[in-house]
Amino acid sequence: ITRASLARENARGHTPISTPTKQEDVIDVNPPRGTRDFPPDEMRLRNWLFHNFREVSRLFAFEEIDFPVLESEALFVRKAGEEITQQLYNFEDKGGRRVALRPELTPSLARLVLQKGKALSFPLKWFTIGQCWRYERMTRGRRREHYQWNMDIIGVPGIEAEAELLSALVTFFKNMGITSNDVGIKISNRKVLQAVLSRHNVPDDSFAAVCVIVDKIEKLPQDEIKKELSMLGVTIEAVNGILDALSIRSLDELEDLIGPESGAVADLKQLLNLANAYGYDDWVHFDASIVRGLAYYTGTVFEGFDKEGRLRAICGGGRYDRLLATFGGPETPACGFGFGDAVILELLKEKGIIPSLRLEADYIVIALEDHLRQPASTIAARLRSTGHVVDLVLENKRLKWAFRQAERLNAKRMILVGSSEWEKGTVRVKDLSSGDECDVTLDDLVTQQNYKVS
Ligand SMILES: CC(=O)Nc1cnc2ccccc2c1
Repeated sequence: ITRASLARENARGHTPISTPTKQEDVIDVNPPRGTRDFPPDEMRLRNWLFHNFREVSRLFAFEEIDFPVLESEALFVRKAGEEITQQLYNFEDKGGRRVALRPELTPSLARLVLQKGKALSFPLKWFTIGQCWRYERMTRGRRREHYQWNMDIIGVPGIEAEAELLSALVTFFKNMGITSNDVGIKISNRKVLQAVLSRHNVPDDSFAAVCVIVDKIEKLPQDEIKKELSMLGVTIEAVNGILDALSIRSLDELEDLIGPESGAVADLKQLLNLANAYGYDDWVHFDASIVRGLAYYTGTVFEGFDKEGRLRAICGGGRYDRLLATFGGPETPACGFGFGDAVILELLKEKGIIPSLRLEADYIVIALEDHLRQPASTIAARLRSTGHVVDLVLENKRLKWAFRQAERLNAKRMILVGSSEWEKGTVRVKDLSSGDECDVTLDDLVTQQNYKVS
């Protein structure tokens, strides 16, 4: 690098600034209400989170699947009064079809299982990460979309499936640096509620709707709950029976209440034994108040929560043995969970365990003169072909700009292509942490041999 070339570089000055055009009306640059953009910093965080979701799914030998965000509306039409179906982001398309942006992933998974039918070898262990949508009045200012990680096991009737899914959840939390002091997983079984309702002669076909209401028990005042339940024909005795059942504290107490017929107590005991065998028993607890709000759960239900009690549920899931049958398929045992992208990030931020995700570049390559642009491109291509991350400066930039760019990219080295060096077949390599530099031939540079820049 000669003083002259540096002077020429400085003389080059800034890149030409285009004269401002007549300002058209600028479009609204914000995304639609309730939705998010993911500029680079947010996208790095999202990719880090999804990478961790994927890593656990891979560790458990689950296969990734995907399906359209747009589905037939019919997939989500349910009469149980769930918020998720009452806020369906649905519309009629130009072909007159009733369609919806999916509010959840499980119905699509069920549809795919039925579509593939006999061609599948059960049990299936499938996972997906997908964006889900809801349309609610913006008065509540809540988001209208979020991403959900789902893992599902289709075709295993035994509680071993639930134990495996809970192990995946705990593995994820541990990989994040979350401990069983931070997060717990409450487990119950909807057969508790079913037993109480049948004892009080509540008709079976209001079971799902009752579950949806009871799931709101900690969010709504009790008289509101009682009102909604009585509208379903649930007598006040039944309501009191439900409240008693939800406050049961132990499996033995549960056995006294509902007896062994339903198998719920045996399943929960077996689940806790398996939890112990997997080594995550300190993460899971029986909690009869857990119902979950989805209509199609029939048996085990579970929910991950933060022990400081400040956040909404982190994740949740359960057994849905009837869902495929309601879509016209064969009775197919199934269970799975959903894990949203919002609460977990709030928890990680609260715990201060969000990693600093940096841009990482190995090299920044800059041609110091216009006629050296081609060699600079050759150098970048050669380095990239050996897997190095290279930021090639594409315009006439001053060195000062290049050093700042190198900092932004956390580049390890800068390659300056100058005419005097290039005439000798070399380029200048500068180590950006030590400042040391040396001239290297292109071949040595690419093979990283025969030279050492600190
Ligand atoms: C905290 C958050 O964003 N929740 C959220 C956001 N969007 C959704 C969209 C569909 C279903 C559930 C949703 C839940």
